[in-house]
Amino acid sequence: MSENHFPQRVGNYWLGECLGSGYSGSIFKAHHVHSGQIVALKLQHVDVECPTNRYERGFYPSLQGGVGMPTLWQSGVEGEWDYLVIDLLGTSLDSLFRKRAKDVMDLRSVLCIAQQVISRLEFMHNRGILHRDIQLGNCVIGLRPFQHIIYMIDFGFSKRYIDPATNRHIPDSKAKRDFIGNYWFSSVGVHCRGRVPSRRDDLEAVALMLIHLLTPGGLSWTRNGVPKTDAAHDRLIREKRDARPEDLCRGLPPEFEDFLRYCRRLKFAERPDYQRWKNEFRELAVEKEYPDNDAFIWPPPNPETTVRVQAHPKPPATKSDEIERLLHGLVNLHVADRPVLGTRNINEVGAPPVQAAVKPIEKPKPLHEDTEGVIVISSDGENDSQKAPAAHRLPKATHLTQLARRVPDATDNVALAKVVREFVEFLKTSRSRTLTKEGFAVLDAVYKQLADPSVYVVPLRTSRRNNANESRENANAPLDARRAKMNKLFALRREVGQAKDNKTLARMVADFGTVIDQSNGRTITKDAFGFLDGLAAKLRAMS
Ligand SMILES: Nc1ncnc2c1ncn2[C@@H]1O[C@H](COP(=O)(O)OP(=O)(O)OP(=O)(O)O)[C@@H](O)[C@H]1O
Repeated sequence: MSENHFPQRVGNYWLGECLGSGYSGSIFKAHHVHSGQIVALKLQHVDVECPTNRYERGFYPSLQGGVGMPTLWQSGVEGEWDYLVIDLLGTSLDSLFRKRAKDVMDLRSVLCIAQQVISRLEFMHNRGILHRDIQLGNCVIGLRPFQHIIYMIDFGFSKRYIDPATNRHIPDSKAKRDFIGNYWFSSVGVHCRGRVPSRRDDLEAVALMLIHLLTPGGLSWTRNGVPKTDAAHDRLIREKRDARPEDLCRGLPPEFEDFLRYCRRLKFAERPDYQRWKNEFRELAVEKEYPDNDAFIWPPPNPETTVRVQAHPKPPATKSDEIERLLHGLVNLHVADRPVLGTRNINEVGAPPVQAAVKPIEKPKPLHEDTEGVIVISSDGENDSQKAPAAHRLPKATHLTQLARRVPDATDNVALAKVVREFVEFLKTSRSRTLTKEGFAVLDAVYKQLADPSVYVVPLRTSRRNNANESRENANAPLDARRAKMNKLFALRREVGQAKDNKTLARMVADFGTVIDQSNGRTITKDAFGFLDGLAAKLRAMS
C-alpha cells in the first residue's frame, strides 16, 4: 500500500512523517488539531489480512499506567481506517543496535535491558496478558525525559492467558497450530515444537534476545536473514532447536545460560519468578561495578565496559583446550570417599587425614586471555600496568567455584585455613565488594566442613524473594538495618579469636553468611574482611 493513499487527518490528528511500517500498517508522527499534542498514530486499512490494530485496542486498557507501557490516547475507525493514537516514543533497540558500529552490545546496557524487559513482562503477565512477539524492534526507548525507560510496543499478537469466563489459565494443547511470534526470538517450544505460548515463552524470548545482543554476529539462526522458503524456515527451526544453551552462552556470564535453562524448565502454566531474575541481573551489574540501577543509558558512557564472547560456532578445540577440559574433568572426579574434617575440638584437631584425598588440580591459566570461555573485560583498566595477578583474571565465578570445590579436601584446620586465606585474598583483589553466589558457595562449604561434612546444609544465601521482602522491610528502617549489620560484623570480628572449637566457628560462619545475605548489596565490609582474616588465623592456631 503506497504512503500516498494515507489520509492527511484521522480523528483529531494531523498526520506527519511516517515512523515505520509493519506487515499490516504504518505508524505516523501526528499532532492534535487543537492541543498540538504530538503522538504516534498507528494506521491500518480496515480490510487488511491481519487486523492487528483491532486486537491491540483490546489490550491497551488493561496495560494503562504501567511503567514502560505506552498511553493509548484515542482509537477508533474512521472511514476505511482503523487507528490507534499512542505516546510518541523513541528509537527501537533494534535500530539503536544496528546503527552502532560494534558487533556486540555492552554488558551494562544488556543488563539494563534484561531487568527492564523482565519488569515489563511481569506487569503484562500480572494483568493476564502475554506479549507473544518479544523482539528488539518491539522494545523502544522513551523520549526525553523518559529516554532511560524501555517501552513495550506492538500488542498485535498479544493474548489473554487467563480465560475471563473461568478465571483459569488457558489450556495446553497438542493440536497443530499456526506459528505466532517471530523467527529470531520465539521460544523453541513455540517455534520448533508448535506448543501453545504461555508466560515461559515470553521469558525465553527475552533470554534469546539478550544472548543475541552479546554474541558477535548474533544468534547463528539470525545470520541468513528472514527465511524466504519453507526449506530455509525448516533449516532455521532445526538450528534453533538443536542449539544447546551451553553453546549459545559460551563465554558469557553464567547468569545468561542459567536464565535460558530456567525458562525452558518452566511448566506450561507456571508463574516465572520475575523478581529472582531481575535480582540476578542487577547483582551481576553490581558485581561488575556498574551503577546499581536499570536506567538504560544510550550511547553507553565511556569507558564502555564490555564482555566479548567468542562468535559461534566455536572454533575446533585446540590441544590446550583439550588438556584444560581433561584437567577440569579430573577436578570434578571423585575417585574415593573423601576424608572429612568432622566435628572436633581443639584437642582433637591436627590428626593426619585418614585417607589420601584426590589432590585438587589447579585449572591451568588460559594461554590467551580471549580463549574460549574466558571473559575479557575491556575497560580503561585493561592496559593498566597494575593489573591483578593472572590468577585473578580468571573469571571471578570460576575462581570461587574452584575454591569451593577444594574445601571438602581440606581435612585439617591448616588446610582449611589455607583455603580461607586464599578466599580472603581473592576477595580483596577483586574489584567488586559484592559477595556473589559463588562466594556464598565457598562460605557454605567452609561451614559444612567445620560443622558436619556428612549432612546437607541449607545454603546461607537465601532465595531472592525473601531478600526482596527483607529489603522492603529494611526500607522502613535502612539506618537501623545497616547499623545492625555493622554491629554484628564487628562482634563476629572481635569474637572469632576466642572461639573454642570448630562447631563455634561453624556457627560464626553461618551468622556471617546470614548477615551478608540480608544486607543491601551483600557487601563485604572492613569488619567482614576482619572476620574472615580472623577465621583463617584461628584455624591455623587451632591446628
Ligand atoms: N509509539 C511509537 N513511537 C515511535 N515509533 C514507533 C511507535 N510505535 C512504533 N513505532 C515504530 O514503528 C515500527 C513498527 O511499529 P509496530 O511494531 O507497532 O507496528 P506493526 O505494524 O505491528 O509492525 P510489525 O508488523 O513489524 O510487527 C516500530 O519498530 C517503531 O520503530
